[in-house]
Amino acid sequence: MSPVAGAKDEGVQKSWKKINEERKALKKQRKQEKLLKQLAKVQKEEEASNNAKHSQKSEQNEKKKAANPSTVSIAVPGSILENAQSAELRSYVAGQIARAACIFRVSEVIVFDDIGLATARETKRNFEADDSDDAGGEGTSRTVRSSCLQLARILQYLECPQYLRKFFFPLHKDLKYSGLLNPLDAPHHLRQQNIFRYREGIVTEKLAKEGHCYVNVGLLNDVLVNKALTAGLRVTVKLDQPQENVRKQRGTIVSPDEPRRETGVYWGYTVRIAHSISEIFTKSPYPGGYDLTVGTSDRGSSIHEVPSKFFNYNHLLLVFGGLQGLEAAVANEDKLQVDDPKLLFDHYINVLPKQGSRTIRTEEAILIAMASLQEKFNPQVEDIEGELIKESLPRSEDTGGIIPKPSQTKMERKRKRQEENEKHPLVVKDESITQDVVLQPENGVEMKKPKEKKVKNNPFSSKKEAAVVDFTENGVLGTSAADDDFEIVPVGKADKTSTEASVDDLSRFD
Ligand SMILES: C[S@@+](CC[C@H](N)C(=O)[O-])C[C@H]1O[C@@H](n2cnc3c(N)ncnc32)[C@H](O)[C@@H]1O
Repeated sequence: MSPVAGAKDEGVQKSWKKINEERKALKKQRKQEKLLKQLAKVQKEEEASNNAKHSQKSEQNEKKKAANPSTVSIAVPGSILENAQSAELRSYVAGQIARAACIFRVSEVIVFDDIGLATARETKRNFEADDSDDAGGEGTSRTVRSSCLQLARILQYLECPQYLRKFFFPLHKDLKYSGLLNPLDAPHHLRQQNIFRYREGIVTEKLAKEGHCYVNVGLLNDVLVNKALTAGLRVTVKLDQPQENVRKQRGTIVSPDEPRRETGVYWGYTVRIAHSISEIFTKSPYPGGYDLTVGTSDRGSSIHEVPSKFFNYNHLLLVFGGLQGLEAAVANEDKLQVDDPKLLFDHYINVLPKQGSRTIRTEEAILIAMASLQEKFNPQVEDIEGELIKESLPRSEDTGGIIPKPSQTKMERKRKRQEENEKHPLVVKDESITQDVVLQPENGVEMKKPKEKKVKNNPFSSKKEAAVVDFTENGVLGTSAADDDFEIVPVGKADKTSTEASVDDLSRFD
């Protein structure tokens, strides 16, 4: 039937041309639909492969995150304390080692005996009973050098957050001056008002529901954690709600490695004692031991010959010697077959080839070595960069005097000051005021004694010079009257004028 005839039948006339056009349009539409379908398929496939790549990447990231960052250990002989002139200086040297370890994010400090039992007997040096579990070993009959023990003890004391010290460090003669030492100001030494998701704590004796215990993490309230642990244990806790000052805080016990691994924040060092130089290597806490060892000496090869990023490591060990250097430590160790320390280490380095002093002390060498070796280090697993952490963790408040808490208002600060003055009224010497100013509150208002007409001293006049305690005599620095400007004395001494005090009473310079 012709289209014309068909059209006639239906009463509608359709030309072949029209029919062809319609067919073409239909074909085009189908083609377009097909293309759209194909496009959608390709897009879907691309999306799927992107997703797969993304999840692979995040899996890799997870894996990367899961690996602990590479570690640096330093070994220091305890005998360096024996060369200090007084008990205070002994403590100070130990404090310097602790600060160096903290500044350079050291993971482990090994205190080793570089003199040895035999040599010590000859020289009648001090040994003490070692209470640690892994103490002793063959032939050492559970004794440890007292200087090693003291160094280790002070290192541990300074590493421990302040709020936990009273639990872990009972009064001990070794720690007599440790309260005076410069604090480490380490990130894990958190104050009560600091907000951070990890905290160090001690398991308390407080009764908790089954399978749980309470941990004191230095907050107002103890934290309920998911494990029943023995009271007195030091633990690392991850808080469920670190942002809030919650009364019923909950948390999870985690590995002490986790805070650093997950946030990149330095979380302190561990301390162990090695009874000899060989125990530094044989008693490593890392399963495969140290994979890179570096000895330090002025007899070593120059650090300048070491290319940057040359030291590839996962667990790096840096060993420092005592007064006689590492040669003496090796000579004092019977178990070693070698007598040249160079042969003990992968590298033997002189960290300051053009030293000005004949000797660099061990505590100085640690700082020099750690600073100059930084650019030579190439850790296999770097610490992650925690941008936000910088904001959430406190900056130093231990140095540079008293910083008012941000939460304290001006009025609160004033009230606190008044309370302090009530307790300890102070006399502030002021050169410009002839009479002492007594800061004592009266009806809640700070009162000043009426000033007498001030007689301003001419700083260049000969009268003033009389008050100067010979400034340069014998080339030794004395003290000038100018020092009095900063003097704060108890009120009992207020009857003395500043000039009298500086001339007659030199006791305050003791
Ligand atoms: C008083 S020094 C020992 C004496 C000796 N001159 C020496 O370096 O072997 C104490 C320690 O400081 C470190 N030390 C001193 N000077 C150093 C230097 N120039 N390079 C690397 N380490 C040094 C070494 O670990 C050394 O054992």
